[in-house]
Amino acid sequence: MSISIQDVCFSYPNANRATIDHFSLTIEKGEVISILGRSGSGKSTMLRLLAGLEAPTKGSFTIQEQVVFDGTTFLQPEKRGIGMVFQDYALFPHMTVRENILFGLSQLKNEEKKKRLREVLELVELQEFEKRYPHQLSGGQQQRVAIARAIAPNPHLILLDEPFSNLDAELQVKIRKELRDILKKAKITSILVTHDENDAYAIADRIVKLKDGCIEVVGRPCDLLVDGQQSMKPTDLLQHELELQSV
Ligand SMILES: Nc1ncnc2c1ncn2[C@@H]1O[C@H](COP(=O)(O)OP(=O)(O)OP(=O)(O)O)[C@@H](O)[C@H]1O
Repeated sequence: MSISIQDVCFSYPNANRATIDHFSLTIEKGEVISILGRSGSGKSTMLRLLAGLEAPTKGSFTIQEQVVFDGTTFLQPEKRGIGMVFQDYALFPHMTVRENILFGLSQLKNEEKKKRLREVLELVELQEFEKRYPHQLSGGQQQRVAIARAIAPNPHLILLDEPFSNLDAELQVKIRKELRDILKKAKITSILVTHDENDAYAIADRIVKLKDGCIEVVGRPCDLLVDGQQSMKPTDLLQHELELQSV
């Protein structure tokens, strides 16, 4: 087991009910999890708790046996080995693609930095674009830079907050598959939050449905579909199943 989140609870000050209510989940190494829920269900709050931007009122979180938080420990965000991809990608506008990716690699020696830069640029297929600035890239390319930057330091986990919200509908469909391919090729454990069922079903190995801060159901896309809870086209599902089998 790679990641264990146990019985996490959290309330914002002045909230009249728990924002996150007894959230428990174990995640295998390399698994892609999608937290799916309506606006206000607590998705971003859960990511903030995992990233260390909020402190839980209860519960524990361990990554490969290392305690990230529990009743006595609270690791600071920069010590957690967690990468983040934000809704707006948060690229540094005055830095090129190359500089954006190198930003998180300051601990490495120069030769290692260059090697890792080449690897992640190849992974996201942006080798030709390393000298461009973010404003010279399409939305989808910017998203791939944000992913490359998050993956470059080899984090234990990456968190993606509504990574498609800035893309138009056509691009969104194309990028869903690309993103899944990138995450699977990098063998990186990922949690992606979204309010869009199609995103969740197309990308995730397992979906966690969140409602009012509580987990409603957890399951593989194919199992949840058997319950008739989603409207994905059978062709999409077949494609997804084939991809799952090939990794
Ligand atoms: N800083 C805050 N202080 C108080 N309440 C907050 C704060 N941030 C969020 N909330 C409340 O916590 C609940 C969960 O919010 P959260 O942003 O986690 O939901 P979400 O599922 O990510 O929503 P969305 O999809 O709209 O981003 C909501 O009721 C929200 O109003």
